[in-house]
Amino acid sequence: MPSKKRRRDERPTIHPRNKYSENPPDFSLLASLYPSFEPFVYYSRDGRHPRIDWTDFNATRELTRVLLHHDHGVNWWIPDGQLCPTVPNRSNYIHWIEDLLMSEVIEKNNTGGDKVRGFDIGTGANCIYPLLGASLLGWSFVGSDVTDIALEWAERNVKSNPHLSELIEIRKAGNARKNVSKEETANGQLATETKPNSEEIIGQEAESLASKSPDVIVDWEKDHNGSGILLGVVKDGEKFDFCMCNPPFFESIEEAGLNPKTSCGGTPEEMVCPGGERAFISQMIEDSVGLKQSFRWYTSMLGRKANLKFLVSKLREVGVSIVKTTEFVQGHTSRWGLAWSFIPPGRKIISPHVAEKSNLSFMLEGIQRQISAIHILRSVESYFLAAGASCKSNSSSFVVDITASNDHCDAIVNNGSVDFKETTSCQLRPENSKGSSSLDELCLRISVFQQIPGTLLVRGSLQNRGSPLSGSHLFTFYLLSLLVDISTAGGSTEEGIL
Ligand SMILES: C[S@@+](CC[C@H](N)C(=O)[O-])C[C@H]1O[C@@H](n2cnc3c(N)ncnc32)[C@H](O)[C@@H]1O
Repeated sequence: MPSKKRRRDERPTIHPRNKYSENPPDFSLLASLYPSFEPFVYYSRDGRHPRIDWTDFNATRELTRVLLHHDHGVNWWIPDGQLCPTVPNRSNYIHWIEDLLMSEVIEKNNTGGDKVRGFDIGTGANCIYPLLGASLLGWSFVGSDVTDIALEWAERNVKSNPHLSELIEIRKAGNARKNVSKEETANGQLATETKPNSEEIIGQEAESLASKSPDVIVDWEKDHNGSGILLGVVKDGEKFDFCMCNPPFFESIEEAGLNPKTSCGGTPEEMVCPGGERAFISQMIEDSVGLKQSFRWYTSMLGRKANLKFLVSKLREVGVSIVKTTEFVQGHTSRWGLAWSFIPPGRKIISPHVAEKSNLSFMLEGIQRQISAIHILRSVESYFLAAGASCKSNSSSFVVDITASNDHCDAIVNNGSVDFKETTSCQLRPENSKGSSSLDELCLRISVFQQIPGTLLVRGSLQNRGSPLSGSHLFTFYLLSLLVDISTAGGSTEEGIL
């Protein structure tokens, strides 16, 4: 029992700066302030717990409307059936981007001044990210989309908020799709003005998704011939601090399925694309290679953790300088965030004066709670053993002693998965050339200390005291990169510097 509890407590939670982290929406209060919301609120038998029916699209949409109005001063609406965002959940992504922008891991300010400029890929009819980012943090946005209905309603939502409209531009991406015809929508969700009860809605949604799939796929393919997701949409010379994206997660209508516990709407155009989020984000990555430093951070949300690993290796292949990942948790829903950049790291991971000593320490932060010191120790040990070095570990003191010849060091250096050219800006590259160690044998002690769950301190101490350090600089630098690499490759690092 206790272990179960621990695991639950250790799950990532709502972002601490999220308005709703301490104070979840108060349905009772909102019902008293907004008569239009009142009919959707019902109470438990003891009358103490106000609830809404999450399977009723009208209820979830009205909740979003009143939350945006009450807590953010935003006027908002979407037509029936369009994807209805949950405000606390979408706020988490905004705050994660805020964290990325504040972090010193890459240089500050792409666009100049203190003003932050973002790009929301697939802003949807709901235009939620630009509206939240502008109202919460004063950011300006370009929001793109491909469907007429999304473009029309995103514009409407912007115009309904004159205090924010200067900050948000809606832009057509690719070849905007035709609107789905009236016949097509007769039994479906799009443009349906009146709606029966929630069970029928769910049934209809399944039907309408299924009946529209071939068209959607053909349209999507048309959109993507000749025009990228960012390429061709971002104008020449434009600079942004970040892009964000809640992509169509699903590969097929069947996979989209339906969540019987909620009804947040969502048309096939919003939810599905060939290849699903993996293909969509792969295309974003390809576009980012063309646009490189036009954005400080490229980011996307993912619905499936399994896709993270594939996309992180794709990012490595294209030579990004940094990858970060995170988990967004809201209630029972988990989503993942992936961020990358082509800007060289601005922060020194290790200061030069430390590199001159025989000790090197660094923190592995933000790793999954279940990854412990012993996991990292074993990864290090097996890595060095694979290179032919000899290792002696002591798992009670979390130490491994490594003895490696110059040949072993060279083997590790040559097999290192870190691109030297890309990482020179870390200022860790020693003066001497690759692999030229002046030591016959390198004796290194690696110690791993658990700080708090999710943070490990790794220390490498050179045991050949008094020996020239040039080769070991190189070696320890590689060790540093490899350690992070090892954890990331195992899918275990939530955040990492490649
Ligand atoms: C899951 S919805 C996200 C809507 C909104 N951002 C949200 O979080 O609720 C995905 C959106 O991406 C749009 N989309 C699909 N392909 C696109 C492309 N190539 N460029 C821009 N938007 C696209 C869809 O029309 C849809 O509105």
